[in-house]
Amino acid sequence: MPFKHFLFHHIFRPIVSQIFTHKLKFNSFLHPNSQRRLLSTLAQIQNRASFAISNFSTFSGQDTMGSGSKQGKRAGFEGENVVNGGLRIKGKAGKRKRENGGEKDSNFRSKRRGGAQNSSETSSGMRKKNENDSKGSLFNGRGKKGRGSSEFKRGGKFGGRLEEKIISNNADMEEDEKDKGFKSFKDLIDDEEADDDHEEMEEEEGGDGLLKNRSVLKAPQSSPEESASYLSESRFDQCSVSPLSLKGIKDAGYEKMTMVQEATLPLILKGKDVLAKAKTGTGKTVAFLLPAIELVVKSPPIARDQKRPPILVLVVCPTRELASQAAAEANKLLKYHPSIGVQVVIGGTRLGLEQKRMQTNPCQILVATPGRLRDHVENTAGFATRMMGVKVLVLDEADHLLDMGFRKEIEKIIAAVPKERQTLLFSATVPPEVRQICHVALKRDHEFVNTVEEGSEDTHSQVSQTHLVAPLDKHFSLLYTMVKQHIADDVNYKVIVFCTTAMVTKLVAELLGELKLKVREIHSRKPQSYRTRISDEFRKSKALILVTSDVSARGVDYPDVTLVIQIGVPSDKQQYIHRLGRTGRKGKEGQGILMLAPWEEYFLSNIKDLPISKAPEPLVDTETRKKVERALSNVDKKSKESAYQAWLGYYNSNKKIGKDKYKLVELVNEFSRSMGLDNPPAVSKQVLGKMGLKSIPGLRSK
Ligand SMILES: Nc1ncnc2c1ncn2[C@@H]1O[C@H](COP(=O)(O)OP(=O)(O)OP(=O)(O)O)[C@@H](O)[C@H]1O
Repeated sequence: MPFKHFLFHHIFRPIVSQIFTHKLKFNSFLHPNSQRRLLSTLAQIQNRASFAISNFSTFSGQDTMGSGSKQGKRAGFEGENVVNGGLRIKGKAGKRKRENGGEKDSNFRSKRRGGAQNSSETSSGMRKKNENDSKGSLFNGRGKKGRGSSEFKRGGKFGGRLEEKIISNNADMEEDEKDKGFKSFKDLIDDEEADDDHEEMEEEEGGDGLLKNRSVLKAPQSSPEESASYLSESRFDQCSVSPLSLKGIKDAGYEKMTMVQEATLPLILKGKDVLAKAKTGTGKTVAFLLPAIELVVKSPPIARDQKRPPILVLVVCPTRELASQAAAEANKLLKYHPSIGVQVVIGGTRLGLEQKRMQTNPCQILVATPGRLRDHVENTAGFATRMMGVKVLVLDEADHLLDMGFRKEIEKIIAAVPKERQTLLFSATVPPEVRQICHVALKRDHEFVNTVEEGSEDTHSQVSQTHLVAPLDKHFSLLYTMVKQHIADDVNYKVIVFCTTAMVTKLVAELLGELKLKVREIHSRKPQSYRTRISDEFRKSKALILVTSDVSARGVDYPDVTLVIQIGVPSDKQQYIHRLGRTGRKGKEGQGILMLAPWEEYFLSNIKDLPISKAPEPLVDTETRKKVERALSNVDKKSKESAYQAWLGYYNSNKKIGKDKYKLVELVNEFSRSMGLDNPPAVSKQVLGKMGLKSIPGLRSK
């Protein structure tokens, strides 16, 4: 083995991977900015290390780089195609300093544009023109040369397509799937402790190779007056989709494509790998399902005597609700394709039942949550063989699936499907650290489609966002007052209240129930059958409140939600955006309120680029306060004890709040008093030990 191979395999790579794996431990000594820089640098080093290694033919492990990995010199991003609503640049993109979502992108753009087209007026004018051009070229093959910087290529299956060189425009999740290895401990405290607040990383100026030499494609854009609309002007029947799929689409009530569907469909039909970012509730599910179905339509039918028919399309979703929903959407589109089957495999149901179902009813499309999928790969006879037939792999909520929580599962899944496949990554949020590791799943020449318009935030402008900072002991009565006020204002109210953990969710639901509000709860401690039932009920209902943990944060499509309240600090900015995205779907209006305690106020700086303003504190009269106190006294003591422990676990794992354990204990005891408990509940020694809180005064152990 040449010396440089030895150096990479046995010295450099193990060291980097060890550092990366244990980053959280030594990170805690550093200032947050340094932490971010360190993580970013490590990610870059690791990308380079693995890429450099993959360039050597001796690397035979999990080469997830795809077929192009041997050609490039940098990790995964050179030559990436970006589709979005920006302006063009040729050559190297060079340096940028990451601050946050939209801000940094516009900074970056104006830097690179060199003043040629800096004003938003210019860009919207440009967008309007491009919209017309793109429509022509996309569907009629009438692409024109754009003004100044636009550069169009024509051709492609889809009747000619606009291509433009432009600049990038650039949980507590369902823990029943996440971190399986830590399940036993997590069970002790709460299934849904968010283990990380994934803070935004900062991209260092230059050197990362991320933004250099991008070939960038222009997405069709809406005109300014249309910008609030999620729909494009293009109809499904204008594109090369099979007549039977079109019938299904029509029956589902879809006529025009949404912006993200219009932008991604031609690329996916052409066989490109795509990373797509589009705001919440704008039809991403159909955007990946429809072309995936078309691929199945074009594949040879399953022979009746085929023992292990291949799975052709694999969709991976982070939560059970989302997987079930995606499968339901697939079934709608498959209405006139009786020979194409879709099945869903999710945690919380009996593995044996799923195995049987798959045997008797083999499907070409499988929708799964990561943990259960791995179970099948490892324990279901013939399943691994079937996975080797996968032609399209979809990672829905890709940023979350690729972050540290699910990363291992996803790597295993990727290793179980063929390297020669098409991969699609969709999400409403694509933070830079996730883009840095996209090469884990995508080919190097993938297209980045960004339908979030230049200068616009990742949230919807038609959703009003406010924050309220108030002492913990006021939170319950404030929540009640706000909800009551909202109900009085809107008879068709549909409210979602997000809480930090499953057990806090349970407590809040019980409290609102005691206060005679119409309330339902969903969290990971509820059986799956219950979760499905409540989810279906809430989808169809009006005049109902859903109190939930982050199992409902991403992707779940409840129509007409009028208000989203988030109590307590969300695990990160992305989670805030996804939770808020349960309202304002399909261009509708909505309202979001984030309620924090004073010591959680720091989080507002993470979302400072979003249009969130300070809410006036609602007046809580004495009668209301007393009513809430009485209701609290009726809430089961056990629920309070569980909420106390879960709350402690959640904030203990928060990098900022959990750093000072003495302060943390003061805060959890404040929470205890806010629930009306005279004495803080005792927590088992084992749990306290695992949380590293054994000797902290103020905690009672049992
Ligand atoms: N072309 C279309 N026309 C009208 N409605 C559509 C169209 N495509 C999808 N929808 C509907 O839009 C709603 C939102 O779609 P979907 O849940 O896929 O959004 P999303 O972008 O994935 O949201 P999230 O980011 O929250 O996951 C769904 O009710 C879906 O049925």
